[in-house]
Amino acid sequence: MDVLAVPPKREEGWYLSLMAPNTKGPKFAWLDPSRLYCNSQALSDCVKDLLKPFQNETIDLVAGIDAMGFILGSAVATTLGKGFLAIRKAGHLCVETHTQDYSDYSGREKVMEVRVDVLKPGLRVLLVDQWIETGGTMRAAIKLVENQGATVVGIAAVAIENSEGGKWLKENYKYSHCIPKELQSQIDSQYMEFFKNFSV
Ligand SMILES: O=P(O)(O)OC[C@H]1O[C@H](OP(=O)(O)OP(=O)(O)O)[C@H](O)[C@@H]1O
Ligand SMILES: Nc1ncnc2[nH]cnc12
Repeated sequence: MDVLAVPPKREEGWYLSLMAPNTKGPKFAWLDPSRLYCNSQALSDCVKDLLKPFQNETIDLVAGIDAMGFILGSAVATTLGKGFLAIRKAGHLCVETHTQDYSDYSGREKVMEVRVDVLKPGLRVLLVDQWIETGGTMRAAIKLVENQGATVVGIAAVAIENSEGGKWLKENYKYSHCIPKELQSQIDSQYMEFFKNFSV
């Protein structure tokens, strides 16, 4: 599919087939959703889908996780008319931060951080990331928000895999993702049928 094309009828999750499969091997995530952000209709439909379950919620601030969560998170924030807070991989912020250790799908030990001067008790935060695989990254971000007394209204990502950590997040937080029910098993087996026909 032409990356900028918009189909005449936009079925649920139509834009997911714009995602590109991993061609570089096991050190990398198994697919790259970022290609769908190149299509403005796809990005806007994706953001709308992510916001649907939160229509009746009060959200004061959107927080996005470094790095790809910044793109989706800021699109969500702009659509909502709210501000955006960057939760960063450690080592970049030149201001005082709180830090949180975690590990993710790569199995590596990592640290993320957030500035200390924004989150406070009573603030209602929607957390956005590109993808949830083991859930380690999202769980660390939740801790950073909650440890400062702010409330996590919910979590949003293009996909939430039904890993142990993904299921835990879904059981404990309000959530949204973009995967139609009939495609969730492909997400969980980390192989999408459209990969067969994928061409650049
Ligand atoms: O559920 P988990 O197993 O913790 O993995 C999810 C995280 O991994 C990916 O980011 P990645 O660290 O690959 O970095 P990027 O956003 O900089 O591409 C993804 O966007 C999440 O942030
Ligand atoms: N972008 C991504 N695609 C697939 N699996 C992932 N795991 C973490 N990030 C991922």
